[in-house]
Amino acid sequence: MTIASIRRGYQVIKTVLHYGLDELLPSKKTPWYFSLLRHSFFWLRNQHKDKPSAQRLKLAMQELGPVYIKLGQMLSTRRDLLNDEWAEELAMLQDRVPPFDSALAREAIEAELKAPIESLFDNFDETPLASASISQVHTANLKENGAEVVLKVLRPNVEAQVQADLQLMCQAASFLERLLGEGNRLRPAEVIEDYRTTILGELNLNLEALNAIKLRNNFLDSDALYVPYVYEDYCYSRLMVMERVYGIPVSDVEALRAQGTNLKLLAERGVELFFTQVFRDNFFHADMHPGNIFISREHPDNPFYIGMDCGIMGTLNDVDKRYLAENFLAFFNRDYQRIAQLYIESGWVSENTDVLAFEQAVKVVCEPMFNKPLDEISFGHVLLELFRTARQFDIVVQPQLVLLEKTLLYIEGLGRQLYPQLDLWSTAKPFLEQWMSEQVGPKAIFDKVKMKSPYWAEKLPEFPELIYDNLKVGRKLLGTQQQMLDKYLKFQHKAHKSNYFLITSAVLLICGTLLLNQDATLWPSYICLTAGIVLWFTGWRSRPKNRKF
Ligand SMILES: Nc1ncnc2c1ncn2[C@@H]1O[C@H](COP(=O)(O)OP(=O)(O)OP(=O)(O)O)[C@@H](O)[C@H]1O
Repeated sequence: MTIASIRRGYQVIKTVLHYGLDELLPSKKTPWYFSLLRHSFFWLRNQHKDKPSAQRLKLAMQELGPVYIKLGQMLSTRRDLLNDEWAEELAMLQDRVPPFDSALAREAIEAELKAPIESLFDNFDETPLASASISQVHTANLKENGAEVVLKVLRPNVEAQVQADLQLMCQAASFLERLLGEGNRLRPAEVIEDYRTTILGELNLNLEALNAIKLRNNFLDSDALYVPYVYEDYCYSRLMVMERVYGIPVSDVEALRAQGTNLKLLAERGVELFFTQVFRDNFFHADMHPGNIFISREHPDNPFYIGMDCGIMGTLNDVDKRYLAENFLAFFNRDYQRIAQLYIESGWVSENTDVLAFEQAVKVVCEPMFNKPLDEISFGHVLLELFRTARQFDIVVQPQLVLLEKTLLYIEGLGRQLYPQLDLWSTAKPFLEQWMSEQVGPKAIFDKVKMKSPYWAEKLPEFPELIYDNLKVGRKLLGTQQQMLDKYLKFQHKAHKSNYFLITSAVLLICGTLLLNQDATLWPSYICLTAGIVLWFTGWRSRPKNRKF
């Protein structure tokens, strides 16, 4: 443990006690040193008694800085773990972070470029355009073509701060896990591991640049999404340069209304975008929050989204995708048995699950949704409730599905904020049905054969040789098997012969002994005993010795 992490640990403990968060732990189970710690800082303890616990947690996270703010934001999407009050409070966490010194930004940018900013850019603005938890954004013009660009640079020392915070979080999580015991719904170690992957991904701007390029290419011809152009030659692990875009923040519905944006079309395009990213491209933006989505200013009657910050992207494997699509379709056909089967077939819940009990639980979750008008049914909540139910049946938590559920909830919330009457089902159903028919219909088989054909064409010339080799091996194998069979038959034959002699000898010996005890003449008994002994020797000598075939 470094001095920095000890200092940070002290700061965290101070904040936890200051906001009275220690009271949330089960007091009976806490070890003695924890009580000692509580009492040593008694003057600090819970100065915010009057506030509800969810609010106190939010304030503590806000005070602890960007890494905790981001953790809080992520937790707010885990409604399978937190109750609604806590989730809603944490969702209000904003990472409005004061900008860092622009001299430091300049230093960091030049260290990555290995050249002075002025040699590559004009009009570099020392005042940042935006300052977020992980990075700061400055505007400039590219010298080579005059294009307006933004330079996104990581905060100085952010990697070390994140690592120190993560280390502490991991230790606290395993402590909590032990304290709360097995079977607790809140699984701190799992949550922190999930968060760790997310935040470490955001610390590499090279990765973000690659994600942005891929997403841009996927939507090059789209009228629904625009992703700014990335200047790959100017991207490094701590610096990313991309086209500057102008738009209205998606949360500013008033401004969108004022310019006459077609909000119905915009909301429908949001849903369409989600399904296209998940099912067509298998690559979806998983860090959807208002700061990352803007709406075009031009052509308000034909609006499109502008997507930024591709630090966190999600993918699903083909199996998950297929089961997910079938899940949605089964839900809208009210086929609860199919939903339960799908969860088991996909391996999301254990094979040993009681299908009938699970089906009943699924029905309890889904049926009330149908009492609502179709435009109020939330896909995200259905998925969320299904995962919550599956938890009671020991669901294997799939991080990629949690990301998807979070994104879907966001997209729906956004869609309904833009256009409250949005009917998600009629927007999504044709898309899902077409996708399913492409996956399982004759066209899908034809496409798969077509996809494999270059591989088969390449292997075709090797076929005669492969067939010849296989026949040769087969003949050898058959020969070996025949030999083994012969040996086995010989063994069986010998064993039968020996058993026959031994059993007959036993009968003769028993008869000889019985006759010996009779008062009659002795010679028949002698004959039986002698024959018995001779046969016993013969049987013993003829027994098979080698059991290996
Ligand atoms: N290409 C761009 N054109 C115009 N503004 C941009 C561009 N890229 C980023 N910004 C501005 O900078 C802000 C922060 O950018 P970004 O979200 O990429 O940073 P971040 O550190 O990853 O933030 P966070 O992860 O906390 O959302 C955006 O909300 C937007 O206002």
